[in-house]
Amino acid sequence: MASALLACGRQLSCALGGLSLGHQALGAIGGAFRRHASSHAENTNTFLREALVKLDYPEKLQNLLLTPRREMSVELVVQMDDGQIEVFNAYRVQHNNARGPYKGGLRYHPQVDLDDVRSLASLMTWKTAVMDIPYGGAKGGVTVDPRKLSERELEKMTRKLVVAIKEIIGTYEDIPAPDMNTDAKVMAWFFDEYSKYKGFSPGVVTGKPVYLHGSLGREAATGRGTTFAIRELLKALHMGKIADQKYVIQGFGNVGAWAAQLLWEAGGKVVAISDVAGAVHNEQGLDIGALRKHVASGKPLAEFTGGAAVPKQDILLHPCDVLIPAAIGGVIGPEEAKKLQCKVVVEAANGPTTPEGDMVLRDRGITVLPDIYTNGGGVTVSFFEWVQNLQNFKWEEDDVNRKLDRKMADAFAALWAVHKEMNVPLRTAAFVVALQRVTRAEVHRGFD
Ligand SMILES: NC(=O)C1=CN([C@@H]2O[C@H](COP(=O)(O)OP(=O)(O)OC[C@H]3O[C@@H](n4cnc5c(N)ncnc54)[C@H](O)[C@@H]3O)[C@@H](O)[C@H]2O)C=CC1
Ligand SMILES: O=C(O)CCC(=O)C(=O)O
Repeated sequence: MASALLACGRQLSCALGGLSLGHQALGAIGGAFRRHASSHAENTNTFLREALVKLDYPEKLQNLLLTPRREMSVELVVQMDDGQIEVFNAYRVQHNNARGPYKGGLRYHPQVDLDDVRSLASLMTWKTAVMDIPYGGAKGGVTVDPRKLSERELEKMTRKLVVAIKEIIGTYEDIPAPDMNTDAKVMAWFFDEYSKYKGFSPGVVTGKPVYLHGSLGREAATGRGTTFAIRELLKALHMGKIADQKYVIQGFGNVGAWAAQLLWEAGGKVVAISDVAGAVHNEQGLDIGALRKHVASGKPLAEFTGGAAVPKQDILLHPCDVLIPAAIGGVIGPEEAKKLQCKVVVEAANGPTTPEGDMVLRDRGITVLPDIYTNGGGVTVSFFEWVQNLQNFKWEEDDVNRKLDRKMADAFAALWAVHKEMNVPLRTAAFVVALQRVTRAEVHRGFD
């Protein structure tokens, strides 16, 4: 395995011999964990560099894989319901398309900036490669707090975004999807607006409503994939079954709520959950069905009577077997990592652990199942949706879920094999698997 990777790297080294990429050298590779990681993009690259070092890739190749192919920043000018004009900053970063069209979600969040989107776009390249689906990686975002916009304002802003980026996306070019604070409704507006300019194009975006060319199973896919991932990890670590564990989940949106539901249905005990506003705890296990109904009725999560309200900032530190960050990035730094009371961290969110936090978890022997595998179920069912759009045919939900299960199991087997063979953490193993696949595609496509 390692020699095949090295040969691939050498071949690319020759191919890159006469190529001037024009990038700055990105710093001493060996000191990946000694430098202070100051940004989301830098955090992702710190993890990536560790795998690049293991593979001994030449510097030009490293630079090519570390930097995005294209970045677009636009301003969206929107007239609000009260007549005022607001300007929102928006981004689409296309990281790598060696393995197929760029692919990745759209995030609406006040903390979105170019650095954040760069990091998320890079994660998508490695995620689609780990899941072995024929895509590259991209991400988009708008710096906005969608809770402060009316539905009409949100729709206008989304349509402006489509107009702004329509020339760099497309069914075979770059395919957006939901991420934080975007859902099937936003994807429907997106599909509609794009189709006005380019003709009927359901395959330009995934995560659409099921009645509008969406796939059965996409809404639950990331949480379902996370549950399959946990099952595989528990098996590999000889920790027993899903039903034998206590879970704590940060985030009760699409990913957190579906993961909670499916773990609970499988007999798992979810003892604490938080969202942006609060947290709730019940050591006997929360009734997730009732909690979902409570939240769906518009009541605050922390007011759920089936548990007690607890401070949301302590959620990650609550004792459990499996800790599932399923909200924002960068929440497990070194200080949190020192205090976690779990056996494994399962990264359903993108980028929840900083490199410094990761080092502390390694030292403490806490296993981390990395984001680029754990939450890969979402983009995998997005791929299934896209295939159905191209086929103009709808698959049954059981079929979607069965295929997702197979993909999650196969991807786990690949990263577990590298973890064992190279004696590296699961995160590094996942990057190694992904780098191998992306690099092979780069080499075989050539550079002319
Ligand atoms: N939706 C999808 O298919 C995929 C999502 N992800 C990742 O999963 C994570 C969650 O995404 P979604 O569930 O889609 O978003 P969402 O918008 O549906 O839900 C986000 C949840 O996180 C909570 N939250 C936000 N800030 C928080 C904070 N500071 N502390 C605690 N909770 C907080 C929100 O209240 C909400 O419950 C993100 O990192 C996203 O990138 C990854 C792969 C696919
Ligand atoms: O479904 C997709 O295409 C991408 C979802 C996403 O943004 C992610 O996996 O982080």
